[in-house]
Amino acid sequence: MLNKIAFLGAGAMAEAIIAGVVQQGFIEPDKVMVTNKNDPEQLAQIKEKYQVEVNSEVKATIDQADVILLAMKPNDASSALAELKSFITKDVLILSVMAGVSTDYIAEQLAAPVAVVRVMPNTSAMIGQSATGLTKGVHATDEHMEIAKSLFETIGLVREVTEDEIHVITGLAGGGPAYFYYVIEALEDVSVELGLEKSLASDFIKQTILGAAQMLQVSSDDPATLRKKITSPAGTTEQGLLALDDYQVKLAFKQAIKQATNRSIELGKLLSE
Ligand SMILES: NC(=O)C1=CN([C@@H]2O[C@H](COP(=O)(O)OP(=O)(O)OC[C@H]3O[C@@H](n4cnc5c(N)ncnc54)[C@H](O)[C@@H]3O)[C@@H](O)[C@H]2O)C=CC1
Ligand SMILES: O=C(O)[C@@H]1CCC=N1
Repeated sequence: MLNKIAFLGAGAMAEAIIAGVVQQGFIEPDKVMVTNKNDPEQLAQIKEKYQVEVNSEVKATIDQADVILLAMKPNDASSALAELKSFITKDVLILSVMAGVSTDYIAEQLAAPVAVVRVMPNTSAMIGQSATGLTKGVHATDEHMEIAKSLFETIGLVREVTEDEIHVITGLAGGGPAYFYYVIEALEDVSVELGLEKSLASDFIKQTILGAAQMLQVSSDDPATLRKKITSPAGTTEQGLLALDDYQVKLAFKQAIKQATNRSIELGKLLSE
């Protein structure tokens, strides 16, 4: 049982994890303490929404914590770790959700053989539906991994991956919800253009994507087979798919994931320079 989880960072990702772990009952809210950088209003909002503890000081935030979760942007990593270094006094498990930032970099900055598990969740953690990759740093034990797994399993699917693979997980799933939201924005726009009320269109789009996702979960058919079952020869879907092919949408999505993955690798390299 965890004594306390300290969140350094109170932005979108931290909030999604806090909401998930508190609402799913993984930990009592009074065992969660959150800090950020110079944003008392953000802390007050988090406290009001989830009844967690907040503090403006890193030292007080991590006091007695057995898990510290780093949820600042990668370009704040260096200064955040420099500050944290002076306050870590006992064995603690560091979880980092920072894109691109390696477990070795974190341990090096803390100048200690500290247990680090790199994590790549996504904002669907908010409703217990994240898809989270975990990578074990050199000083982390199997027990540390179990703690990390049990935390993130309460907010979705978890898989252990290598530090190379987590860059791809970052491109694919960390930012993944954004790609689906982007597609949905386009579907909403065109539905309105074609004469539907936005709320009607939105209901149909959400149910269609939910139904497709659930079909993928329960059906033994692969995505291509499921697609073919919808596509009648000389029918309507065929026309839609022809347009997607004309616009090279598959290629565009492949390129999107490649670029996002490469950016994760690049963010890590920038820190090591
Ligand atoms: N937003 C997303 O969907 C996902 C984000 N991530 C990762 O999560 C991290 C945070 O991303 P967001 O929540 O989107 O960013 P954000 O900008 O919403 O939040 C960043 C937070 O870090 C705080 N912060 C900055 N420096 C700090 C310091 N030295 N000590 C304590 N707190 C500090 C800020 O005050 C803010 O509360 C990033 O590293 C990102 O790569 C990972 C997966 C998904
Ligand atoms: O865009 C980003 O850099 C972060 C990491 C994955 C999702 N958001």
